[in-house]
Amino acid sequence: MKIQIEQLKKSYGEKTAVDIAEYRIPEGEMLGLVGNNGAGKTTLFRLMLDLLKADDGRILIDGEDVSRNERWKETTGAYMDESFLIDYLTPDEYFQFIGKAYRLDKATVQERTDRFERFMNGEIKGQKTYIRNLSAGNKQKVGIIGALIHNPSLLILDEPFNFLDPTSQSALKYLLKEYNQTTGATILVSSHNLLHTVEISSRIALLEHGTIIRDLTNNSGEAEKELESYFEWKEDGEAEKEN
Ligand SMILES: Nc1ncnc2c1ncn2[C@@H]1O[C@H](COP(=O)(O)OP(=O)(O)OP(=O)(O)O)[C@@H](O)[C@H]1O
Repeated sequence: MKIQIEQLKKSYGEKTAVDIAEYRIPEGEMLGLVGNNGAGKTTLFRLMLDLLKADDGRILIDGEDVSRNERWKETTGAYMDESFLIDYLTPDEYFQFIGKAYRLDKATVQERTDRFERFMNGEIKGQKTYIRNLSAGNKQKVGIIGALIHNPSLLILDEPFNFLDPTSQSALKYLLKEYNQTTGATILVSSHNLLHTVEISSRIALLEHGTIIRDLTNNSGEAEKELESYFEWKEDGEAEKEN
């Protein structure tokens, strides 16, 4: 699905959180959204998902204003934070709950979640643990898998690498690249992890004070240098550790 941002503005009191005159994301793009704390990444995603009301302007998904119709919800998957989860369910119950919302039968949900076996590492499916008792990393995985159950053609993930161990971070990178390549889905990922962002994204948008100040093509890692200089990202990964 393609996304158009037009004259979008969102402030909290005097503080401008998002101010983007125009930005287009074509279908099939794998976009990494980077920026320092408070740059506006989460606010932008929340506006895209109609979780927040813009002060001005609009966001169109496949030509339709997200705040004015519901159609995009059928084909969009997202995981922002724990508020997307249902604490008193087990992961299997949660997956089935989401499956039902998209009219998928039990077997289909089983089959689709089986695809993520490596990512789940034997700690999620078939466990009788309630989501509230899972580790932060496993909660994150449940949310990401939940966002993918209905095979969305637009996937939005806020800081998906947070809380994940290095093996799971690698598994997630592989999973996202493969999903993008095999389905042609548009994927938007915000992250403080520049290494991962450079590795998976075909394009990287750099946000500062709510504005996209750089829009970088990154088909073969060419955005790395520019991001390095912006974040003073050191070759030995010093900046990486700070994040
Ligand atoms: N509910 C709120 N009330 C007041 N100010 C807010 C609120 N949510 C966000 N802000 C402000 O809006 C700006 C953008 O915040 P946002 O969370 O979108 O940034 P971010 O890039 O996601 O940051 P981080 O990398 O720290 O997650 C910040 O200055 C933040 O303090």
